[in-house]
Amino acid sequence: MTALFSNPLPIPVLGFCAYSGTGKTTLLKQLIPLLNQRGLRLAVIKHAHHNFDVDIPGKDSFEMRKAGARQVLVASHVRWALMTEDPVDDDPQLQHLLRQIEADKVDIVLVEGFKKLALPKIELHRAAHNKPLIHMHDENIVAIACCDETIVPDSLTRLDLNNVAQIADFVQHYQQNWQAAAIKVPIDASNATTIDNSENNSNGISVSQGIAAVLAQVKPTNQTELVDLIDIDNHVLAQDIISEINVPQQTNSAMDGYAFAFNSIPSTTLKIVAEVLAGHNYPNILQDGEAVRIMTGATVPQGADTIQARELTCEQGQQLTLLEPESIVKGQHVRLAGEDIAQGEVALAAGTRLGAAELGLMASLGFHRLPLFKRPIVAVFSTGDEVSQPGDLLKPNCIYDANRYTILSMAKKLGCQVIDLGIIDDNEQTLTNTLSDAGSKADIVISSGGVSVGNADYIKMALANVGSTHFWRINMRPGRPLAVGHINQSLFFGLPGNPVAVMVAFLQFVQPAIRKLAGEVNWQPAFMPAIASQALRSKTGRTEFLRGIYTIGPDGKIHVSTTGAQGSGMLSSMVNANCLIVIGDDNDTVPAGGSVFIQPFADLL
Ligand SMILES: Nc1nc2c(c(=O)[nH]1)N[C@H]1C(S)=C(S)[C@@H](COP(=O)(O)OP(=O)(O)OC[C@H]3O[C@@H](n4cnc5c(N)ncnc54)[C@H](O)[C@@H]3O)O[C@H]1N2
Ligand code: MOO
Repeated sequence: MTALFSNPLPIPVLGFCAYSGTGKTTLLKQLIPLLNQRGLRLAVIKHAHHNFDVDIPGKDSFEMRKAGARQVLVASHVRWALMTEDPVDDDPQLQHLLRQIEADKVDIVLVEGFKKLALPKIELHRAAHNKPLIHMHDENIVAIACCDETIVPDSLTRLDLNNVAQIADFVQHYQQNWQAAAIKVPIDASNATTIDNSENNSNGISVSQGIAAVLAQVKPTNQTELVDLIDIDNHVLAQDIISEINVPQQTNSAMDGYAFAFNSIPSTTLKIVAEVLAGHNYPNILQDGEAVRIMTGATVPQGADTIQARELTCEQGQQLTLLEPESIVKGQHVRLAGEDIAQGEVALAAGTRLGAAELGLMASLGFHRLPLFKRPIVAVFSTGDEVSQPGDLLKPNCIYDANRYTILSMAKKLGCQVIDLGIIDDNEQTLTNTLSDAGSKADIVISSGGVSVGNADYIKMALANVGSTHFWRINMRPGRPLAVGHINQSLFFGLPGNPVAVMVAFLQFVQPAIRKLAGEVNWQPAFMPAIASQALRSKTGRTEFLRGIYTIGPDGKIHVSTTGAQGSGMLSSMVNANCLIVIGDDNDTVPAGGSVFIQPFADLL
């Protein structure tokens, strides 16, 4: 049995395993110089079973450690060593140890020991020692270094334990051909298997299947409208926009300074013939040996191709002296006409969501009005006799409506027009009327609550009266029950009642649907890898969305911890979080220090 291992480094890690006495260290001592000669830069991690010390009693570093420093780093101009006191009962974690390696300074890490981990290994075997073969129980063995007597299966590379050059060939080949495992994000709807849409999906479906199934229900809008640039906010472009001009229009200066022909150098004194301000030009062709004083944004005269910043020059009367002429590069500080956008180029493609940068770009091309896809109209209501209107007196046994406000806010941020339908009583007739009315006004109708199995969950009955809906159980937490369907042409989402489940389900399922309906293309949920600051748990077969706080650690990497208690009714966990930690359905635990994916809230929440 091997224990899970994933290589956190961008370089290969190759283990050497054997029963003790087989000669692992002897082999490594011969192998290392040979690999060095071949130009391979090596790191070695060795597992010691005993209490070892690399320091010498009496040395300053030893005394400081003994005095109580948990870590001592001793450094000179040839070597540095970090000693960490780490008294743990278990074996040290190889992934943690590997993170201490400077992966940009070595080509491969050779690991001696850690034989129970699922990392690629060369097994060393001497038949004369009568020990069992490790590869029989470990599919991570890539080669066996042994003597003639050992039987090696055809599927494994046989190496001669006494031929160090041959083993070095293998290691070198392994290093050269190694490829980092493809990064698999925890949710990938594009590769999801299709689902049976019947209501009897009693085992539940995966998040990826759920997203794919939702998207299969959505047809992008083909309705368009012309909107003034000033009124556009996060809407989606309906046509490719082709630039009618070059941006910048003229080749111009990126610095306040002097423009001249690079060919004028090596002469370091030039004659200043004019001054060009932004919005003006020099009408003549600049000759070699001449310069113009030029401001940032001003058109570079014909004949000039290089700018020197003012602070690297000296001007006396009509004479310009170039300081540090050897550092001048032909073409420096010149912004070429059309270098941002060339005339005739597609500046923005249809399906692009228009944020601040896109609007600025459109304005820079002179467009004051754009063809957009019609914004989706989203109608939202809450259900449940216990759900009360904020501002009213809270009756006993009741709660204030939170879900309508989270849903409306997220929909508005996605550029939707919203209709607030309020709180609807848990009663089949009222819900039927509400759904029917909402279906005639909105492109998307969203409710929360009443999609589970409670006695007062009338939403299913109401939907059956006015439309067609699938009730799915998604293998995720929070947000297990989800209803998706149609009321006439409108798309319907029945989100679960628990407030955190509502937000998570909206982000995972409603968001992609709104984006597709709105005509947006090429949108993918953003996942970022992070290092878990604490051990995290899930259940295999279920995707866990934990509320997380990510920070950039002193090591420059992203670290994430949970917000604490994770009840699906605790909205404060969403407020305190800046991301969701996503543990996919093929994973059950992430150790502290392990890699995990996060979905930053960015600007949606
Ligand atoms: N026997 C089972 N019970 C439950 C299951 C299950 O599978 N079997 N699933 C649980 C899960 S998971 C969830 S999530 C909820 C979903 O239930 P409903 O969608 O029917 O929602 P409600 O029962 O109406 O409400 C659940 C919870 O959320 C509160 N809520 C409802 N609306 C609002 C609102 N607008 N603002 C704030 N809070 C709201 C409500 O008071 C409840 O506490 O079912 C579990 N049960
Ligand atoms: O969706 Mo429920 O909130 O998983 O508890």
